[in-house]
Amino acid sequence: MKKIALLPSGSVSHEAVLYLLNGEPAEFVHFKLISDVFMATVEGKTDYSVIPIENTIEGSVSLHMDWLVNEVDMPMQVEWVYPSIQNLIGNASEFQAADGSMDFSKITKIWSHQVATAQCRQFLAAAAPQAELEQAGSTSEGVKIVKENPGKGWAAIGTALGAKTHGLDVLAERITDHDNNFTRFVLIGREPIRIPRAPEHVKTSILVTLPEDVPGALHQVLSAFAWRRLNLSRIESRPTKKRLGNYYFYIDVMAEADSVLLTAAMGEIEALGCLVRVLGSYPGYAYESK
Ligand SMILES: O=C(O)C(=O)C[C@]1(C(=O)O)C=C[C@@H](O)C=C1
Repeated sequence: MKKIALLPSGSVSHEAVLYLLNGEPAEFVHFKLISDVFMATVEGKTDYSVIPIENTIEGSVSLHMDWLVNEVDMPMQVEWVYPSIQNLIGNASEFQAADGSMDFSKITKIWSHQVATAQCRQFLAAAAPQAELEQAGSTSEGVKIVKENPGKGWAAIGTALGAKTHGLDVLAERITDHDNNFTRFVLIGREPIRIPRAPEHVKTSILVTLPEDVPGALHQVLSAFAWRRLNLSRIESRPTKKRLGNYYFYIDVMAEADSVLLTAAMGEIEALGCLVRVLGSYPGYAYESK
């Protein structure tokens, strides 16, 4: 059975990978920190790691992208999109008003992952402006902290699965400010993984580092894709972390890496003096609500 490393039980990553596998058996190995999730597969303890890389509200999860690029050399094997449905979680008896309704003015602290907190800003400002916001390594870690500290007026933002896992109550459901709040996840690993449904698309992620002081270099790179009518779904610059002002471009191309057109485009870009690194060529799955 495939072993899959991911954030703690009840995290959005956990809900998301259960959705992707759709009943296919797998052994989950949970870690508190995303760096340990990455390293488990790099060190061969697991076959795949679940990495959230992009969110509708927060954009790129830069820390995770940087790990993919700088710290590990492990191909992306599949990407999929999953809605981040966040809830306010706690011990209902701590926040009950005399008439039985929920009194959120009693909340002193709210724990969560910073990306999840950012998705619920308007709700938090309206419902519990007095609450201090505390950062946890994942949404489920926030829920666990609340469970372990009863009677302090603490609450967490997390998934329904997280509330169930830690035996807490959902105080308010679906508190994200925008309904179209999705997160893009990837599985990194040495081998392709079989998913029991047809993919929506195939994508290749590449990193391009431009030669220094060559006028129009980015334009030339983009032309190599444009005249071949290769569709780019994302382009983003990130610092190389080697020298101030040095950036690489992270580019997603809607084609297979070994297709004639993309192979030729990458060859042309290299001939221009750029460095090209393929991070993965993989199937992608859209979210279909059941
Ligand atoms: O904390 C979790 O539950 C995670 O799975 C992590 C993560 C992220 O890092 O982006 C994933 C999706 C959510 O929208 C918020 C947090």
